[in-house]
Amino acid sequence: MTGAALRLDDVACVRGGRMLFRGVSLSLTSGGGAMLTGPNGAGKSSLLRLCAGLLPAFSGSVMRSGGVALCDEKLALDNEVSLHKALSFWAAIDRADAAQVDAAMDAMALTPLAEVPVRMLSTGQRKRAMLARVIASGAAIWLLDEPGNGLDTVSLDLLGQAVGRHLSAGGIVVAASHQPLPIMAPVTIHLPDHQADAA
Ligand SMILES: Nc1ncnc2c1ncn2[C@@H]1O[C@H](COP(=O)(O)OP(=O)(O)OP(=O)(O)O)[C@@H](O)[C@H]1O
Repeated sequence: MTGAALRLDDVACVRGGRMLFRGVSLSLTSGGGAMLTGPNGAGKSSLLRLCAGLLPAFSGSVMRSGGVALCDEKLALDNEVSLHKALSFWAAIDRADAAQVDAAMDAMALTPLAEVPVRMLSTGQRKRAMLARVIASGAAIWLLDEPGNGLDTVSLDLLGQAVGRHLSAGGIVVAASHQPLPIMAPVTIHLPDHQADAA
């Protein structure tokens, strides 16, 4: 993953005709992590989508080097098949091999649930499955939207370990969260409440 990079230069974001934020800059290279904080509606998810290339910047520029995996509130796993099959489907699209799926399931303590249909997973198990999809993808840039939501203490620790390994391997992680996460992220971007700003 050497050579991974994510750079935002003076980025502004407008949604629904409203300026959510402006002047956001960020420069991450291999092994770099950032946390996004801010109140509900400040634009954390929007900033992650902008980093993923799913949302255009109103102004400024976004540059990525390396594959991107986004974990947001959408399950993005087939409810009707087993967890292992659902993760393998995405791994094939990401050109990841079976060993990467097995390792990702192991990282999120999902191996005992491999044959359980996705629809039967609990909230926290689903979140772990979504994180396993990101881990299995082999993408250099992880964009995690509230990755700790629904996770118990043990699973939060697994998340922290997975992020730590990814950074050590030269990956990049940007995580948005309201709660403290066991994640080493030297950079914090706090998005202000734009309604308070406007007042
Ligand atoms: N598709 C859309 N069209 C128009 N406005 C949108 C759209 N999606 C989100 N917004 C608005 O953009 C603002 C920022 O939303 P966003 O989800 O990025 O905030 P957030 O900081 O992640 O919030 P939360 O902490 O609640 O997850 C909100 O006011 C929201 O209503």
